[in-house]
Amino acid sequence: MSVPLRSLALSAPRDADSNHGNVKVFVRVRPFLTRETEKNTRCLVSMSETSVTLSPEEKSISSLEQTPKAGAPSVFHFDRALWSFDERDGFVDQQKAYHLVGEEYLQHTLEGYNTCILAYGQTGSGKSYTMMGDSANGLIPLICQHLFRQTSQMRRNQVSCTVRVSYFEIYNEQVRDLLCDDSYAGLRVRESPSEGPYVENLSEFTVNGYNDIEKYFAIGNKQRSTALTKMNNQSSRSHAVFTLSVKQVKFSESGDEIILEKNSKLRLVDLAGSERASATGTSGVRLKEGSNINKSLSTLGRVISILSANSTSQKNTMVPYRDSTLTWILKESLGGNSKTAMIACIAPTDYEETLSTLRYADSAKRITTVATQKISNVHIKVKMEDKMVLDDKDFEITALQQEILGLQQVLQRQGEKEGEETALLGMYRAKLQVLKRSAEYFEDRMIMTSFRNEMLHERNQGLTLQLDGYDKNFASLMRDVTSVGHTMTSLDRELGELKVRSVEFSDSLQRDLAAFSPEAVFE
Ligand SMILES: Nc1ncnc2c1ncn2[C@@H]1O[C@H](COP(=O)(O)OP(=O)(O)OP(=O)(O)O)[C@@H](O)[C@H]1O
Repeated sequence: MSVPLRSLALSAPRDADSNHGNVKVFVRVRPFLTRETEKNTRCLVSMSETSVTLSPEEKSISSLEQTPKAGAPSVFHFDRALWSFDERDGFVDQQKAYHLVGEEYLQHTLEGYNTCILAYGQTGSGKSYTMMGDSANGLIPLICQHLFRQTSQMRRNQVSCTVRVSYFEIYNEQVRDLLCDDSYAGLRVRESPSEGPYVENLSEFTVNGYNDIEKYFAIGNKQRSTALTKMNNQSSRSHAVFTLSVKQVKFSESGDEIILEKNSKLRLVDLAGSERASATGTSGVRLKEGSNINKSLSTLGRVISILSANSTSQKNTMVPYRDSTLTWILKESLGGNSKTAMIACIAPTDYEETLSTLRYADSAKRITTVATQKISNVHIKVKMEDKMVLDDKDFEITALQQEILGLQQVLQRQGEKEGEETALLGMYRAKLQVLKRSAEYFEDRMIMTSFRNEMLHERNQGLTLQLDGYDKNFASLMRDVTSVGHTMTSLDRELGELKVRSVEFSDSLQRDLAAFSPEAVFE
């Protein structure tokens, strides 16, 4: 099922049909946790490559015995089942999970498609383990590592790749920026006609390698709202969305023209776990969190089932995306311009929860989306910018960033003081947007110019090396010529000596002949 990574040269868009596809659904079952082993529980799940079978717990069979199919296992079919319960044949470890799920979506992102992978499941079923992992081995870190391996290959094809990251959570229906120290509670969600819903004023940072990303993981994961519940020692109490925005720019051979631009986003979503208050042992603040989590997940469930019904029966029922912040933000990923995968995580026990997750996933697999690549053929002449201009821009960016920070603080204070938008606030917001766009523009220009300079520098180095090679060849040719000259001189010398020796020899021969027959000499 793994999809080999294809060449990274920017390719032409594929035909429209290949962009029309179903949400791919994967199901992963985790191993027993200590508390489950201690209880001597039985594994209720079995899997083949594409099917999942769930058998009822023995104690629940008697309560189900009234129905004809009571006690019968339920069988579901998905794009791929990921067996991580124990290490028997077909065991899916973190690397294999990346290989089976992450690789394909990274490839689509690099082709210019918006993509999304979301992990769904009851609390403690392995969503965070699948997405983040326990030591940089989850899908998110592995996708980022592979992305940077590929960007360095792209440079050889004259492609400059800029990667930006953002990380936010939806906690109690509010959006919080996980990468902003004083993230002002409750960022607004807005909708643009071309891009769909987006989070306003969300910070986004350019990253130049995996090390940079690790720093942002550390900041974001520390800020994420987690708490201890009975089911999971570190339960995620929010939905977390990590986004990689990838911009690829292809330069002409000479490096003085941009000929193609591709923009895409890869969204990686770790949903909060569905839960029952009694099972998780929650009360007070945790209970409120739990009910908000369940509310947004049930809206997600409704959205999924309506989308699924619309896709299968050509219906056009209105989809209640705006009923929760989560579904509004995921609007494009679920029903729009995106190639989307869902990983339904299940525990090997807990029949009711697992059955409900499998039904959810079963419904998701019928949803279709239409993804389009965002590629523009452009012909932009790039001006060589000298070092001084670059330094100036660097300075400008720092100044803009400081101004943005200052304005954000003013906005936060204003918001706290008045609680509603004033004319001044509106003006600041507009200015902030303009400044952010300018900062991004300058940053883009900086990256492209320095990429082009590097490209020219590398080419220059190549030519210098070639020239050095020619010089060395020439020197060795000259040495050869000199040595041939020496050989010729010595051959000449030998020839002279031979001539002298042959004259001497012929003289002595004449003399010998004369001694033997004097008449012959005088003839
Ligand atoms: N495939 C797996 N292999 C080994 N351990 C796993 C696996 N999946 C999950 N676990 C372990 O199970 C526990 C719960 O997993 P995790 O925290 O990922 O659940 P979750 O679904 O994110 O829960 P929540 O919704 O409460 O945040 C963790 O201790 C994790 O290490």
